[in-house]
Amino acid sequence: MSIQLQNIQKKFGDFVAVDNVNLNIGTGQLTALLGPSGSGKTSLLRIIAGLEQADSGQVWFHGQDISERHVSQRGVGFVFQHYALFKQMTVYENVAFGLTVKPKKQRPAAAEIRRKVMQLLELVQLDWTADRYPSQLSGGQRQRIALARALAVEPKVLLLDEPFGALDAKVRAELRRWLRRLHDEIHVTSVFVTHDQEEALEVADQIVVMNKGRIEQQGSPEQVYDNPVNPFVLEFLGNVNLFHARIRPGGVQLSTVAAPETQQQDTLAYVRPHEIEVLLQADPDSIAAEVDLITVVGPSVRLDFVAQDNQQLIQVELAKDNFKRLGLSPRQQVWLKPQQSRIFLGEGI
Ligand SMILES: Nc1ncnc2c1ncn2[C@@H]1O[C@H](COP(=O)(O)OP(=O)(O)OP(=O)(O)O)[C@@H](O)[C@H]1O
Repeated sequence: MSIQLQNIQKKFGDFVAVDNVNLNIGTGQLTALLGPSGSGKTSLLRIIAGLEQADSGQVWFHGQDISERHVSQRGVGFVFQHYALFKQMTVYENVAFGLTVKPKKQRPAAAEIRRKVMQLLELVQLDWTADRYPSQLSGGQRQRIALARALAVEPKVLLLDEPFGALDAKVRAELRRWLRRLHDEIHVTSVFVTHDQEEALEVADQIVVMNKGRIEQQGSPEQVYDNPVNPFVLEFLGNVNLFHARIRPGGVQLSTVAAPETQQQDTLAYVRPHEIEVLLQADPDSIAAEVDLITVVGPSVRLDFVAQDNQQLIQVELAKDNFKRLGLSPRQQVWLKPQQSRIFLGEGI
């Protein structure tokens, strides 16, 4: 089931929450709506679901305009951040719920319901919890059951709003990988809302970066990360250092201080922490800096440097091997050499 959004506009009072959004989501894709708080992700998801009505524009499912169709007629399944399971029902009963409340004519036979629920519980690897109550499960397990419950009615579209938002970092990371594997098995067209760029980069086939109700960029994780179309996308997808860049014949010279010449020659250059080489000796195009803080994060090392000329903070990320080879210690003098940078023309300073 593909999804097309055409010129979707949604206001709350005078506030424009979704601003003329056009979006195509291919059949079987796992799409992340990524953006800061208040950027309109949830509003857009709710419009796709039919929980919210757009002021103007259309929602198409597989070439059919379903804008006027009620949520119950759209064939969507939901998982929310706090999608409370029914406390008084067992896990089995929770997952079976959507099937047991179907009108008699459409309701599968009891044996078929049982087969299906157990199959779903196996899919989310929690078949052993069938007779438990939600209070006897961990938060991560509850979200997996919520997903099994959403899938039980065979939705054509699965919508997830920060499904792992309330869980701790480790469980979150596990569930992300698990969701990716699950999606590879069932291929249901899915849209999930997140403000966590790592989550979007790791899980999604397609990322839609939103800002102030608009789409800034849409593309594969590689496309949006490697070729951001503007500074907003670049900065939202991970840490970045800003330098003054002077474009001159044969290349770009980066510096922490503005060029003394005319303003037009100076522009901003963006460099990610892993794109900076640390040198122990001066080099013509390097920036003198001092080690300020060293933080070892598993296999990589995050370093804060302070530029010698204007005390600007520069963040660098090194593989641990490289860090050890350099033998860096606090207050040591080094030279930083950006290996690549991005310049968005018109971003003059
Ligand atoms: N029912 C409503 N009434 C008034 N304003 C609303 C309503 N729903 C959303 N908004 C406003 O619309 C904007 C977009 O909200 P939305 O929930 O879509 O953003 P979001 O990107 O999902 O944010 P978050 O990550 O914080 O959930 C926000 O400024 C919000 O305050």
